[in-house]
Amino acid sequence: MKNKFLGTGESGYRPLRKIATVFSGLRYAVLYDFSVTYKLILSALILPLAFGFRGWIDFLIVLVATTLVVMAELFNSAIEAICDFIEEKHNEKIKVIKDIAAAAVGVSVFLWIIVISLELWQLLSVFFPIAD
Ligand SMILES: Nc1ncnc2c1ncn2[C@@H]1O[C@H](COP(=O)(O)OP(=O)(O)OP(=O)(O)O)[C@@H](O)[C@H]1O
Repeated sequence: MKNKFLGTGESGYRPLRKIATVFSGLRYAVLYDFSVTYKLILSALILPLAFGFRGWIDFLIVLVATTLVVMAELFNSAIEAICDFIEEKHNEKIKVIKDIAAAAVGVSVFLWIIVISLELWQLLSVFFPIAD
């Protein structure tokens, strides 16, 4: 798409190309970043169960927490890649930039772990009810 400020790129709006770009980025993240892969797998196991039990609120909470954590992981991977591209050697400024990006992941992972743990606990208590 044409950059209005820089005057670079091609003019026109191509939605199909945009969708292909999204899937290309996701493919890289899922194939090369295990921290994205395992979170998606775990959430993908819980989401159909929540949907099946008609737990719409649970479904939405898991979906939101997973989306947040995956978004943070994707931004973090992109920032790490830019940092490694511009500076291969140890650099204190790069350290600060990477640590901030990693902190964003940490915060979202914290929320995701709480949500996933509570949902798993709830699902397990349905399948294996504790006798009174
Ligand atoms: N060039 C560098 N200069 C200084 N510190 C760095 C540099 N590269 C990495 N670090 C430090 O190492 C930490 C981990 O960075 P790295 O790029 O190895 O991420 P990672 O461990 O692969 O993370 P992820 O699992 O999210 O991909 C950074 O948060 C930063 O503190």
